[in-house]
Amino acid sequence: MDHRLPDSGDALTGVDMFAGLEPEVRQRVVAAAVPRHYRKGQILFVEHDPGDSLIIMKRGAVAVFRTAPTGERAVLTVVRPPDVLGEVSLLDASTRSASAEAIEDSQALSLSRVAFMELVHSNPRILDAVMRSVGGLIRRLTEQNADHVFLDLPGRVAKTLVRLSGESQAPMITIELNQSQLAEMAGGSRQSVNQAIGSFASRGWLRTEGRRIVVTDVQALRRRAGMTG
Ligand SMILES: Nc1ncnc2c1ncn2[C@@H]1O[C@@H]2COP(=O)(O)O[C@H]2[C@H]1O
Repeated sequence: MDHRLPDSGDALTGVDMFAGLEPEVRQRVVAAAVPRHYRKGQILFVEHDPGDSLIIMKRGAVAVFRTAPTGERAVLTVVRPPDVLGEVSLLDASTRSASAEAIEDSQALSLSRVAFMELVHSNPRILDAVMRSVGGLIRRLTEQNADHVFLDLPGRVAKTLVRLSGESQAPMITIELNQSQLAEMAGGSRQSVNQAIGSFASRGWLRTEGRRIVVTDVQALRRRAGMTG
């Protein structure tokens, strides 16, 4: 049975890496890609698996994480549409640099390394976007390193919440993340992250609702994280 998506270039709408390509080329990408569905909690791949595909997010959310020998997890990022995942091992033809788990029911397109390389050779313009993507990743890593040196834990929790709030200007922003996941992202123990959340809640910057966090004053969180502009 053919599981390929019936639509054409539309499946790549908003995906920076394929923006600006001719419609026929976009159609070729979609035709070469295989749709994937991941249930919440499903592991897409683990660190050191062969890195044989680029995953283009269409719906849902995937957490990228590393696991310590003690079993402790550090969440490096949460990837949502229209972002892609898996570009690192695609570029260095090596193994996965981190593991990935669907944290919501998700849909994606999986493009094999072979198909991606063919595409790059016939459309070198894609390399512009690939370089932007890798540049963006290096920039985020630099920022994360600096945060671990310059920010205390409440500052990192505040910054993580600001980042997860995205560009939203809404007076209330709901983040579907429990406090353990937040601790894994901010790089702290669950207990100290809970304390930071409790202190932000007492100041009216957010409230918790079960497995959600509702941000009510993103500007205050920005200030606590030392973010300007
Ligand atoms: N520190 C990080 N921040 C954001 N994304 C990352 C980070 N490390 C790895 N990734 C992503 O997670 C993917 C894991 O598989 P790859 O190494 O193929 O490609 C990696 C990137 O897409």
